[in-house]
Amino acid sequence: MRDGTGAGSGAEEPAPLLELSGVRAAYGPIEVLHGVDLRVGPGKVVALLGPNGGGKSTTMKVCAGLLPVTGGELRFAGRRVNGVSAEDAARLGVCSIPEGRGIFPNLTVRENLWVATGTGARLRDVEEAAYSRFPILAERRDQLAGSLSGGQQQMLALSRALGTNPAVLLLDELSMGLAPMIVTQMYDTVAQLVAEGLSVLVAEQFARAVLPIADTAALMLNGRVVSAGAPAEIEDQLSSSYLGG
Ligand SMILES: Nc1ncnc2c1ncn2[C@@H]1O[C@H](COP(=O)(O)OP(=O)(O)OP(=O)(O)O)[C@@H](O)[C@H]1O
Repeated sequence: MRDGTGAGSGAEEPAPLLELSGVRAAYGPIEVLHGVDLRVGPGKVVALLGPNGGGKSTTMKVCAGLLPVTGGELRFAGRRVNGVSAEDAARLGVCSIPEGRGIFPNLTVRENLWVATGTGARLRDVEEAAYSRFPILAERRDQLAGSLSGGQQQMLALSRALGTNPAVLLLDELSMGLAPMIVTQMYDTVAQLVAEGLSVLVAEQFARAVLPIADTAALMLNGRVVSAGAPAEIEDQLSSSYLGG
């Protein structure tokens, strides 16, 4: 994992790696983010929680350079990156696994991993890392990704993202369509990656899955982060309907 902090080694809290200040974004003429404030520190997990339609996925798209910022400021490692393209975001070290995983179902596991080499990684290295983390992917390397189970697809999506050597990983609804036990395994893997230095912003409706590994939780409603703090504090503010069952 690369260290994209660019921060000094002062005693205070290190500078955020990813920072949104008053960020606005729109689909055509309709604004859906109305001034989002969010900070992801180096080696930290921030959980973005809240009900459907609150703006979590849109926030992730903005961070990944997939949707332009129309107001406010998006910063990466202290640098203003408002107009960044998805390719530039990836080069800077921001990598996203979108809702639905974004894998190519008609390509094999190996071919999907090859996609990660577009940012300069060697296929052999990406494969080695993927197969040592998830041995089942080695067994299925020549199988079409669409024939994998949901959990295996998520392992593939994660391996492909890690192949780009990200500093910040954006995870949108990692738990979607997965059995609770697999969700726990996936978040255990994310926790290991964070211990190795990765920073993670994760949007989840299934709050219980992510809160145990989150350093900070942020509650998003109607295009704004209305509350952010320690996971236990934010959990208290969530109605049971936000807790994903
Ligand atoms: N492609 C789009 N075009 C137009 N409006 C959109 C589009 N995607 C999302 N929206 C709208 O933007 C708002 C925020 O949606 P967003 O998907 O970011 O919320 P969310 O919190 O991630 O919810 P979900 O979990 O359902 O994805 C909603 O009102 C939604 O209808």
